[in-house]
Amino acid sequence: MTEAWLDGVAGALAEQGWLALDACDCLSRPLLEALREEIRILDRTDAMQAAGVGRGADRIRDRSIRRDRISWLQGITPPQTELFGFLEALRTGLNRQLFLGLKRFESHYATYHAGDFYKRHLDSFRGRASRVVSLVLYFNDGWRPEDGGALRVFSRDDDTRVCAEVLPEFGTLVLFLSEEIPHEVLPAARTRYSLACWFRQDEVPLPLSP
Ligand SMILES: O=C(O)CCC(=O)C(=O)O
Ligand SMILES: [Fe+2]
Repeated sequence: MTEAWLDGVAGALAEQGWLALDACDCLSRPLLEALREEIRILDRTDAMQAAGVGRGADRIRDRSIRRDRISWLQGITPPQTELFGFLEALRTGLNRQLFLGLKRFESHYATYHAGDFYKRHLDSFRGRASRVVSLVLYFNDGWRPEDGGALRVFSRDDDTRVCAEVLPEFGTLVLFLSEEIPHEVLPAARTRYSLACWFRQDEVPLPLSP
């Protein structure tokens, strides 16, 4: 990860609150392929659990809001160790560039099967200083617009204005400010694999709900 690359990422986050980029600029293709292999294997086992909505005791599995299945990364397997090295460098780099005081990160794989979606939401409530920067990485070859499942990004100033629809194509990486950018996952028409990560300002034990 070069300082010039970090500069670009930090600049876009500060100016527009989000950006999409090619992960091959910062992660190797063999690493991306190894992570994809992990999620494919997890998806064939009971490891992927229905995701919840809300925090703590209010947490519920509301299938009208989100339908994906998730599995938290522990950072222990070789590909996860390498990925965590990158995420840690990104955490300290963003702190250097933007003075965000990010203390740690949490990360999970997510699978959306055909028909699954995640309605418009923020990843963190403003002022909670929990999740500050969100990252999503996609693992799907040959994704076409008619496959659905795009990440719809809304304006930070007007949550009815759509800024972009990002296709979850293999190697696409999205970063955005968790407290500011509303977003949703449109219904997928085929299996959609991704990895999400949140950089947090608090130091409570992880993984946690938002
Ligand atoms: O997979 C995506 O594109 C975004 C997922 C998301 O918004 C979330 O897990 O909070
Ligand atoms: Fe989200």
